[in-house]
Amino acid sequence: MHSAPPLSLPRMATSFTISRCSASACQRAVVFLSRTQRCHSFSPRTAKFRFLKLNHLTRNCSSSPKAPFIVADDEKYGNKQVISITPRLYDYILGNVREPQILRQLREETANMRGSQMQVSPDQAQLLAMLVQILGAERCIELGVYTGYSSLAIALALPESGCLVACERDARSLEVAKKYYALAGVSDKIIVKHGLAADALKSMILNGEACSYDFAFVDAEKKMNQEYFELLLQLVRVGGVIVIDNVLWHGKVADPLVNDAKTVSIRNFNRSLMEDNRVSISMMLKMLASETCL
Ligand SMILES: C[S@@+](CC[C@H](N)C(=O)[O-])C[C@H]1O[C@@H](n2cnc3c(N)ncnc32)[C@H](O)[C@@H]1O
Repeated sequence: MHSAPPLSLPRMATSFTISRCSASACQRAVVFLSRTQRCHSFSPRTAKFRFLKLNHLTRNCSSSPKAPFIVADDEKYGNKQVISITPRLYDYILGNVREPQILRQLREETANMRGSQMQVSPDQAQLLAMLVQILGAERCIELGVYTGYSSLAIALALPESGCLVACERDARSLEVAKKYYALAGVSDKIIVKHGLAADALKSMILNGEACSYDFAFVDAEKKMNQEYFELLLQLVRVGGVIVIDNVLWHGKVADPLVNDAKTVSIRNFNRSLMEDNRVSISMMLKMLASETCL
């Protein structure tokens, strides 16, 4: 048994913060949006707004990769303390994920492919699947399929009558995805749209599908997030959920010295969501062990 960490894990899962102290892990983040208003009537008065965040973080970094350590104290928000996720702790989290065999097989095949670090992690996929189940979602959208790990997790969580529109521009990775959809017996639930994600969303709107989706997962071109979001707001019903990946962009959004185009666009997008009273929002930290990240 490991000795007890100073803070419990759920606290990590419900707040967002950035730890740049851990040596061999990178931060991934998702933001959850919940549609709170009817299509075409965006009155600020009826919007609900919920956003949990930690500010004024006092860094207290340790160099030990072995144990969780406190990386921030926050006096302004009730003296909450934030722990780092070390490789050992992350390993523990992964050891508590119920990853279906078929997803594991796909992950292992993808591990040798270019871009495998882009794949969502098993714990993240499990969260997506659980959200789909909690929502009772029948109709879902994914932008950015790659080899299909997250889309397969979503499809497996859907009922037989459910459907997932999976949008991806890269034909080669789609071939792997389709192979696994077939192996998992979920091909009938997945409509693959090969091409640019924004074009697929626009054609779905033109096709009269507005307000007919329950859930969307956005993991494609980061600079397009604002446009994806506006299109998805038309497609996802009131009370539906939109999950957007990588909103912390490896922690770069919080570093004023980092101003490359992608970071700035994600930062601006996050800011605009914060001010957007058409949706309820919640930002959370996710981890992904990866050699290629910070
Ligand atoms: C981060 S990966 C997606 C990972 C996937 N969600 C998973 O768990 O395996 C991003 C994917 O988005 C695709 N992509 C990037 N820009 C796109 C666009 N404009 N339209 C459609 N797909 C795009 C890339 O080809 C890549 O496969």
